[in-house]
Amino acid sequence: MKTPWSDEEEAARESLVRWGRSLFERGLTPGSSGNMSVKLADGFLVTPTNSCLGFLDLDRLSKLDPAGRHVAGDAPTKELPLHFAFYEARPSARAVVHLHATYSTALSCLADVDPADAIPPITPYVVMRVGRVPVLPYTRPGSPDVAPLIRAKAPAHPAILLGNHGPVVAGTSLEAAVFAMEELEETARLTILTRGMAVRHLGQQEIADLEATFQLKG
Ligand SMILES: O=C(CO)COP(=O)(O)O
Ligand SMILES: [Zn+2]
Repeated sequence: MKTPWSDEEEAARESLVRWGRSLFERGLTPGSSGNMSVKLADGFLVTPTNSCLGFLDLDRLSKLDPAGRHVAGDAPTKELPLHFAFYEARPSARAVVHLHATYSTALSCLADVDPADAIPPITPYVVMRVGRVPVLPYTRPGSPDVAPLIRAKAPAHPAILLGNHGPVVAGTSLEAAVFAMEELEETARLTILTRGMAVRHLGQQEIADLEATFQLKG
């Protein structure tokens, strides 16, 4: 039977439900925390506010027009300013994912983390998928005050930590954003596990070689 949506929208709805369940079931964002969005040819699909990412209903996802006005489905996430700031700053972005993943959120709360570079280059994949990750000053969840902070950092950084809150990542597809988010969380976990140990970081030469071989796309 024909759905009321374009093929693109149908695929994006299925993808949001599938990735939401996967992220929730792996404990990457608890309760009703986190939100995701996908940019379509005729607007945006976003997760409804207060929804659990593990139990998204394909028919009830929030649909917004290209100007960000709510046109169908349940009321959208309160983090629209966060998502739209990423889309404005990164024209290549087709998806934005925000989670309360434990280890990256832990890093976002540490007073002695470098706000320009929270994730040390300890493995090649973090360099390839997320690059340097800045930490923003704390803003209230849902506050529009986050937008200028994101717009300032997002052109050069597809992954950002919201201070005392959690990670947000943009990608050229929902899958790419999720993969980058998973790499960020894994590396945050390794960073915290190895805190206080004598860790060998990748050197400038090794990082330059990765950057030259694998273009960071966002
Ligand atoms: O993580 C969240 C806020 O930062 C969840 O908010 P929403 O339920 O409105 O998406
Ligand atoms: Zn949040």
